[in-house]
Amino acid sequence: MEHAISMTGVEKHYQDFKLDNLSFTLPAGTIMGLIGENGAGKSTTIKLILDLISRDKGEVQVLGQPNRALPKPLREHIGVVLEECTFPDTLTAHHINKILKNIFQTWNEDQFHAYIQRFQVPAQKKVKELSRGMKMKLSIAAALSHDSKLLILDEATSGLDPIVRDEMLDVFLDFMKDETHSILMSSHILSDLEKVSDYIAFMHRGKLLFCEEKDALLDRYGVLKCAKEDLDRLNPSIIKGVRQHQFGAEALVDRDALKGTWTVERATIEDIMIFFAKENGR
Ligand SMILES: Nc1ncnc2c1ncn2[C@@H]1O[C@H](COP(=O)(O)OP(=O)(O)OP(=O)(O)O)[C@@H](O)[C@H]1O
Repeated sequence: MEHAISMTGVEKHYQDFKLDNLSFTLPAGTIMGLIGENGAGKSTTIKLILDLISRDKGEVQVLGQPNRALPKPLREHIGVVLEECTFPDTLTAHHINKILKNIFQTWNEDQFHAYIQRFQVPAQKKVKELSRGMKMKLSIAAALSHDSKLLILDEATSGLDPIVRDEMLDVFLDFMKDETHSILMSSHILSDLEKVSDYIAFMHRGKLLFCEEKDALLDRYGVLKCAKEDLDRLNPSIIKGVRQHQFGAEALVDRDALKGTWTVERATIEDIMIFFAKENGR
């Protein structure tokens, strides 16, 4: 299996939103960070991949099979964590273990308990008695305990404090030591995605603006700080976005195409996202 996920020409229409001709692939063995502003279409994309909502057009393959016809054994290899904890309020981690043991052939009870302990989730407390972060950790523990080969995480770390988030990133990187494993994760915490992702897919107003290797993006783009009038001396085709302020301007530029002696600073994924969003009509 070459691709963990492949979307081709996918469309989804809501009354005032259109996910437009979405095509990308997540190569097996890699992590893709899905970024974009509120309402850009990230969760819609994830729901379409999981076939939780119907698409209007296009094809979706997951783990090498059409997503609508995934056999149950293959479904078991997909671990999902959505923004909201989906476990019923009255269950404890012990109950959840018993239930999931009957649902997943691949359920690994010892692994689940080990994660619960490692993540310090109180196993006797009911879901409704857990903090938001604890609920997320419970969901992540479950997603990692049924021999998942593909993890799909929608804002799964947003409720976690920086220390726990860092620990979770390590858990995800551990998961990736098996080179058949893959992760698609959406997050607004772009520094996290910058740390772990191999690819960045940027959605903007229902369109995919780019889906590229993270290192290539970081190599290609830089932030040029200059006077406003300096911008006129640059070839417009190398400027990917501009921010003007009281004392001058900042431009996201294509480093290789920039001629002359300009000082260009490293761009973060957050810089790249903000400049691209402004340029494409924020
Ligand atoms: N069931 C629905 N019915 C109508 N519109 C919907 C529905 N679900 C989502 N939308 C719309 O689709 C658009 C994209 O929403 P989506 O949840 O995919 O965005 P997102 O990128 O995940 O945003 P956020 O970062 O805020 O979570 C929004 O305009 C939203 O209002």
